[in-house]
Amino acid sequence: MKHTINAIKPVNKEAGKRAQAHLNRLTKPPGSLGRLEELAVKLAEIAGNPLPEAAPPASIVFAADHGIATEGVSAYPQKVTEQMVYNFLNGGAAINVLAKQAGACFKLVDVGVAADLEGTGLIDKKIRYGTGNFLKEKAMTRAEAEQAILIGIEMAVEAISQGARSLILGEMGIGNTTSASAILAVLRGGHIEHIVGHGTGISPEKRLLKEKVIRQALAARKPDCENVVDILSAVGGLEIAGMTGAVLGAASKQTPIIIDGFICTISALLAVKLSPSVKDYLIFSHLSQEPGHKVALKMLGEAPLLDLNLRLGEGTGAALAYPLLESAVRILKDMAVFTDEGVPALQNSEKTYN
Ligand SMILES: Cc1cc2ncn([C@H]3O[C@H](COP(=O)(O)O)[C@@H](O)[C@H]3O)c2cc1C
Ligand SMILES: O=C(O)c1cccnc1
Repeated sequence: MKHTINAIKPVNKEAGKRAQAHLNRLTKPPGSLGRLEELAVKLAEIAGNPLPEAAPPASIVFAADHGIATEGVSAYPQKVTEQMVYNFLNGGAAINVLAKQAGACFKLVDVGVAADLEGTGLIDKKIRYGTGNFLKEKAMTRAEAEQAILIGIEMAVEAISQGARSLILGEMGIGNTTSASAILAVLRGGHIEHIVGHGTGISPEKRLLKEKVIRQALAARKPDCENVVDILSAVGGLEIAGMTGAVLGAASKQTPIIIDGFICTISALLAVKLSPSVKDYLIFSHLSQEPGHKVALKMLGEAPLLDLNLRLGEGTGAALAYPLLESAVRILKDMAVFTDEGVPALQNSEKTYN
């Protein structure tokens, strides 16, 4: 992990400036493509190249179970994680549809599902059969948390070595909004009322129970808010740690990482805590309906690209935002430029300008 963190460099601001200068010469009023231009500059900074690439993307879903689910904090039973894994492997989940549309290769990594799984395409990296119920015991050992981070690094680096130029990150794990909310509560401190949401669609009464469970668990576990591995081992999730690792791995390879909703943003927050330079490699795709997401994004000082009232996870919001990265790249590469005389000229001699 230390080796990967040491390999994360600040992004290349000079390449971003060159991309911005190019954008200003394109046949449009400067700045008129708004956030798409910001995205183009960001991708140039990440790649260290004013003409960056975003294609092809890889979609990686980390799956794991949560002992805390037995406290009745989700609208669904733990078994659904396993059922969804088979759905992912069969190509029937929302992320399969959206990743396919984005032209992404899809990877499903079992870091801790509480069942023996088998199937074509399954990447078996199981560390344990779900976390411990963190109301009663630590979710996992520190060694297990570190191992999950290392697996995440390995998965991201492998996808990039196989040709991925951007990552679409996602997760599956019944109960993981409780774990993510607990992590956020530790990192942020203060009251937790505004960060605990309805997850898969629990009732107002269950949401109050979820809040109570988190409050009691934090009082019992007392994680060190400055220590990422300590937080993960106290109240974390194996898939949350896996995504933290994937963020670190991609940043170490100067590759943009598209962050999904609430859970994924919490993994990103942990990665930024481990290495602040990571933040400039992250692209926040959408605003989740989970209330903690707004809070986490504010802590990072980030505004997501889309707001579609999603509350699913799996990387669906990230896959939906991916085409914007490709648009930003194509604007940089394919638009015509004004000449010194102000007349549109051909940027590429094979093209005609109409
Ligand atoms: C069928 C189904 C598919 C999902 N895909 C993602 N999630 C999402 O919901 C879960 C988190 O919500 P909670 O903390 O309330 O359990 C995670 O698995 C997350 O990925 C799903 C949930 C369900 C039920
Ligand atoms: O935004 C998310 O990541 C999310 C929200 C609800 C349920 N699962 C995931």
